[in-house]
This record gives sequence, C-alpha cells and structure tokens, in this order.
Amino acid sequence: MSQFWKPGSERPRLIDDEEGGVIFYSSSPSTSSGFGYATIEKQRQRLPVYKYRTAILYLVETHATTIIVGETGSGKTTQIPQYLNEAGWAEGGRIIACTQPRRLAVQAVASRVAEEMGVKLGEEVGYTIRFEDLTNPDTTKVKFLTDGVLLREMMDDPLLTKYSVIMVDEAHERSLSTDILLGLLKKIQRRRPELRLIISSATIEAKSMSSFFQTSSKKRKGQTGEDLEPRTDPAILSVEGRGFNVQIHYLEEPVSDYLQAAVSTVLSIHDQEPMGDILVFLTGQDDIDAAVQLLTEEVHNNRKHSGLIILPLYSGLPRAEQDLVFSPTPRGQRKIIISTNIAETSLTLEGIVYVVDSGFSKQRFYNPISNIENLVVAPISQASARQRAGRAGRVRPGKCYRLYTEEYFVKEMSTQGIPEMQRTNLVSCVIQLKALGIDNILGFDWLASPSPEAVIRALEVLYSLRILDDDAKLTSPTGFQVAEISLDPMISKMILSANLLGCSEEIITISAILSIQSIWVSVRGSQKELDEAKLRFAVAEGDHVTYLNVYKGFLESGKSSQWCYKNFINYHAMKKVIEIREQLRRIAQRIGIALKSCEGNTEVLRKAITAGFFANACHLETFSKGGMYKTVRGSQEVYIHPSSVLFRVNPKWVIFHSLVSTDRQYMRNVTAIDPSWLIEAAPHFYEHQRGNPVAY
Ligand SMILES: Nc1ncnc2c1ncn2[C@@H]1O[C@H](COP(=O)(O)OP(=O)(O)OP(=O)(O)O)[C@@H](O)[C@H]1O
Repeated sequence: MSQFWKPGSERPRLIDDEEGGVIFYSSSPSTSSGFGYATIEKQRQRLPVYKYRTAILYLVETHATTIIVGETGSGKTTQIPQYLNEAGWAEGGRIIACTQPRRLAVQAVASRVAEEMGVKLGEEVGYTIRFEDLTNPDTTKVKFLTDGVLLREMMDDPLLTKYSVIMVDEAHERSLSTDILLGLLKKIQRRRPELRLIISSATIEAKSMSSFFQTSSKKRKGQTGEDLEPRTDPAILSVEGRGFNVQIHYLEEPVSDYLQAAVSTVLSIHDQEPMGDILVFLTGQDDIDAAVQLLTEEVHNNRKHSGLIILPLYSGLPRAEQDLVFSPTPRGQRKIIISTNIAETSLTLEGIVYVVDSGFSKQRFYNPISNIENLVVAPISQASARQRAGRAGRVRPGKCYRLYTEEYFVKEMSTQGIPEMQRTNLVSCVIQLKALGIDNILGFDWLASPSPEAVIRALEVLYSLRILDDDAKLTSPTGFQVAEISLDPMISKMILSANLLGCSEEIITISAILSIQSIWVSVRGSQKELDEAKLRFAVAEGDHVTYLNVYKGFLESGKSSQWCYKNFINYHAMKKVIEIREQLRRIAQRIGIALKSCEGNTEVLRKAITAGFFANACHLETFSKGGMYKTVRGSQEVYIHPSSVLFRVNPKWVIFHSLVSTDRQYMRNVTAIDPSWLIEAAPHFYEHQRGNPVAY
C-alpha cells in the first residue's frame, strides 16, 4: 500500500478484539452482496438487537429508565422505536420520540424507519429538526428529532406530555443539548412516573448514567401490593453482537500531516482494494475542501484514478449537496465521502466499505477567565474512533484505516471525550434553562457540572446584553425574543437592534454568513490570488459590510457557480447562506421584526452590529507588531486576523465577532466603529473618560 501502510501494519483485527474482550463473529452472511436479496423484514430479524426484543420491551415496561448499550450497527436506532410501536406504546395518540445529536442523522434514520415500516415519511413516522417539521399531529407515532428541538418543545409543553417513551440516542456524545435534556428528563420523570426513558449508545458509560437516573422515591403500590409505577432503578441491557466484521488497521509510525496521509490512503485503497465506497473523517470545511481539491487534481492528472466521485460532507453544505452522499454509486465507480464528524454516529451510508479516520476533529474549548472560545483541531476519543469505524460493516464487511498507531489508541486516547458542557461558552444554555423557569443554574441536577466560572461569566454576558434583569430573570420582551431566536445571544441582540435601526434585511444576511465557517475558498498555495479576490469586495468599514458586497454580487451574478469560482468564493457556502437567511427571516417575522433595508447606510448597520457585540470592542494601542489592539474591557492584547479585510488597515476602534488563538489572540470578522456608539449602545457597560469609552 502507500508509504503510510508499512508491511506488517496491516494486521487485520476485529473491533471487539481491541480490548481483549470476546471476539464476536457475525452470524450474518458476510458476503459483499450483504443483505441484497433479503426482504426488509428478514433484514430486521438478522440484526443483533432482534434477539433482545422481548427483553427490551419487558425492561421498558417495568423500569422508568432503561440504558441500552450495543455495538454500532446492531439496530438500536432503527429497531427499538419500531418494537415500542408494535408493543402499543404509541396507542391513544401518544408518541414515541427518538433524539439524535445531529440533524442529518435525524432525517436519514427517519426515512429508513419509514421505509422499513412501509409508510410515507411524515405520516406514521416523522421527524423534526430546526426549521423543518415533517410530522402529522394526527398520525405520527414514531418521531425522530434533535435533542435541541426536544428542548425547545419543552418551552410550550414543559412535561412533554405527548410522549410515552423518549429514547435519547447516541448519549455518549454528551452534547450540550443532550446533557441539558437528560437533567430535565430526570425532573420530568418525578412528575410523570408513566414516562419511560431509554438511553442508548454503542460507547456509553452505563454505570455512571445509571447512577444519575437512580432515584430513591417510593413507588405507589396497588391494593394487592402490585406495582402501580415502574421501578425507579434504571435497567442496563447490553446487546451482544454486531452486523459485519470491520478490520482495523493502524499506522506503524505516527504521521505529521493527517490530511496528506488521508489523501494517500484513499488513493492506495482505490489502487489495491476491491470496489466499495470510502468515508474519510477530517476535521472541518477548510481541510475537507483542501482534500477534495487534492483528490480532484489526482483524478485529472492520473488516468489510473479515474472513476472516483469525490463528495464533501459538512454542516455548512446546502441540503441538496449533503443528500448526494446517500445517492447510489454508479456501477464501476467509487464514491469518496470526505466528512466532519457529522457522519460519525447513526448514519448508514450503504456503499461504505472503507473508513479512513484522521484521529482528529474540531472541538470548542472555552476559557471563562479570558472569555475566549477557540475552535481547535483536537484528538478524538476512543469512543469517537469506534463510532467512526462503525460506519463500515453495516451492510457488508468493512475495513477501517486509523491514521495513528495502535499504541496511541490504547495509551494516549481518552476513553470518552470531555462533555461539551465543560468546555463551551454557556450563554445559550443559561438562556434555555431560564426560559424553562430554572433559575438556579449551578444547583441544577447536572450529569457533569459546568464550572462555576463559566456559569458566572455567562450570567454576566447576558446581563450586559440586557437579556437578564437584576434578578437574573429573562427580560421582557428582549430576553424572551432572544430565547425564541435561539442563536448566539450576541447575534440575536444584533438582529433585535437592527429592527429598531431599520436594517434587519442586511443584518439577517450578515448573521447567516457569520454562521458559516467561511465563505472564501481556502486553496493551498493560492493565498495571493485569494487576497486579490477579497480586495474586489473589501470596504474600509470592515468584514461585515464586505460580506454584504459579496452577497450582493452573488445575487447579481444569478447565483452563479462560475462567478464564485472566479472570485474565490465557496459556492456551496453561499447557497447555504441563502438557505439560512430564509430560515432567519421566517423566525424574525414570527417574533414581530419588520423586514427592512437600510439601502446602503453603513453607519446604521455598524451601529446594529455594535449593539450586539459591544463587549468585544478594542482600540489600537500601537501600529508596531503589525497593529496591536487592547480590548476595552480586560485590556487583553489582540491582533486583527490576516483573513480580515482590515488586516494591516488597523482602524483606531474596532469590534470583532470571535477570537482565535494561535501564536497570538487574533480577532476574526472585524468592523471599524466610532467609539461613541459603544456608550450609545451600552451605557450600563461603558462610561466616558477623557472623551473615550472605558468599561465599568
Ligand atoms: N439506510 C439504510 N440502508 C440500508 N441498511 C440500513 C440503513 N439504515 C440502517 N440499515 C441497517 O440497519 C442496521 C442497524 O442500523 P441502526 O442505525 O439501527 O444501528 P445502531 O445500533 O443504532 O447503530 P449506531 O450506534 O451506529 O447508530 C445497519 O447496520 C444496517 O445494516
């Protein structure tokens, strides 16, 4: 194979072998044709979870909470909701809910289950993700949804009364929403003993989850001593067995450039392995775009590599582009899907035989002391690595190539990742809990407590934005409107201020662009051309107004991909911006914001941005060192990021959207402001001192 796969490193291993545990050989036919000729019913019965159908239904009947651990692909997500439906848990207008951390998984799993049940998606089986509800209030019995959407549903129905069973799937991911949800569900159970919870994953720590749900409350008994309520101690069920074998291959030596290693591994697989699609896990839009480009060049330059279909997959891609990964691969061709961890859990991509795992993902890390949140490329956990490998071996045997050594996997990788709760900014989480009437955030029953510093910092930020009042309750209407918009509160505040200033159309466009990682194409080795392209749109006001110029140009070009190509603009990202913009306009209208354009008045635009981001104000200290700024609050040393159109322009006063730290703290998305706007926007935060604003 390639230079990365030294002879001897190809020791085939079974996933179950990794911990020296039981090796399970699949009883399913391990031919490459997989389940090709079996009926759907037969396929369902062959899944490992099928043998546990009765046990699962018994445990759910008798226990308030059931924790189910079973290998990836064993059938948890697609089968358990169906078993519950068959057993009558959706009778009498009740609904069985199954949550997922990601939207893509919700849609994919719902359509698979609808297919297996032979019903139309949106009727008996439906799904709800943010901005999209494909359910029917009269007929839906099984509903898939993101955990974030279920949290929002609690604002209207705090006890989630329409659900009989809630299955929290992929609970090992410990996303912010999953953790909040688990804490709230535990509370709901006390008020609704008839509600059943299922917590499931392939890689969950069942014992700690079980002790979290352990409650000492006494059950009511009937006259003859029979149980009127389910047992309050959680049941744990381990589903043995997996669908098909996945051979794990490790590197003999670590590599320094995982992107290059991933590209070489894909090409080696294509050259040497039988047909079958390849799923590659990289970290984000930038390295995925770079890998797509390298592979595309390879296909053009080398006839040997023809027949490859290269597809990116990340959340910033428009839906139509994301859907391409599910389309069947034409005969004689091989699909290469290059993805973030969006494809790490729950997804079945039918053609995938090979998985290439870089060992990294982009993760948020927040420092409440400096109030800096960084999105950094960090090593994944063993749990993530197992989920990634589990994307192969779902409909036929597979192989997983890990771009790290076995020793590293065993000795260096953490078993589980750090819960998002303990490494992110908590402002959105605090708003959600406050909107649900939970005032004592630190005293909430957390599965893993957030740091008090992070909670205090979040309260401070929300207070300064006038989202919380002196009693730390949501203000009316601002606080409740911000909870309704449910974006980063600084962005929500900017949108609300734009309503007053008459520039909501433009600010909504800017908000949509800020929610995309980048609208520029990052091409290795073409920095000069990219900088020149940016200059065509750049204005002295800064990045936000520059984005509006790009958006205008894109519309004027008739949303042309050619125009994007010529201007180093990411066409997929721009299409996504249009999608998000439409969604934001709908929310804005729902909460009573008038859609209005300021017709090119950049001053009101920048005032609206300042109203949201005033806490991120800086002034220029010195032109030396490439322009050193200090934050008005906290006097932190910061610099304009080279990707900003204001890099080297260095206006005297600026505000920024976010900081990234590498060798220095860099401001991203920067706009020049007049310092008097700071006091105008936040008189409670800044005061005048010798003509300049200073923070209280
Ligand atoms: N869209 C699909 N096309 C073909 N087969 C599918 C599809 N979705 C699921 N399957 C089959 O059903 C099996 C079980 O999938 P399911 O998602 O229920 O497993 P799981 O135990 O929840 O796995 P994970 O922990 O990875 O989410 C898959 O391994 C595959 O064989």
